[in-house]
Amino acid sequence: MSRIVYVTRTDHFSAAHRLHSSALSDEENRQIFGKCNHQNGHGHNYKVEVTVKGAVHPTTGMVMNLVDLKEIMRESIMEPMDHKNLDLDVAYFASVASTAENICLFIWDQVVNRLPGGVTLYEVRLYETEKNVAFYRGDIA
Ligand SMILES: Nc1nc2c(c(=O)[nH]1)N=C([C@H](O)[C@H](O)COP(=O)(O)OP(=O)(O)OP(=O)(O)O)CN2
Ligand SMILES: [Zn+2]
Repeated sequence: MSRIVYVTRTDHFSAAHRLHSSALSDEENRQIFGKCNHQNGHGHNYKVEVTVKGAVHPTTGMVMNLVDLKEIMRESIMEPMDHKNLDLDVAYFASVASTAENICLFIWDQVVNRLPGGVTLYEVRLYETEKNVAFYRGDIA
């Protein structure tokens, strides 16, 4: 039996977006998303925390090398999203609203298959503002 330890890597990225759903009329979009539906969009300085879990390797003392997690996050998060317009530059958001919830799901899908064997993705936590935070732990209703 091995004890399971959780490790988290944090990073930041800046991106523009507009909360808008093509399934709604312009008026419905305005009513639901308010100022966040402004046609010219707005930006956020996002903070993202990726937490993985696993047994501590007896030789390295690591669950995984956080330098490797840093590279996975660079490829999965920074490269596609930093200094981009999420709705225009990230294909995933062409069909879903770029809410904090959906950004969490996008990041989860980007990271989950990049982890080494024996390491499990536990949580993606996204701070859209200091007050608005979403996190996902793989739950399926
Ligand atoms: N469930 C969600 N609701 C909202 C989201 C979201 O991603 N998921 N996003 C937004 C806006 O994009 C953005 O977060 C602005 O929200 P707002 O609360 O106005 O921003 P602040 O926290 O900075 O505003 P305060 O006045 O400081 O509260 C909106 N809703
Ligand atoms: Zn926003």
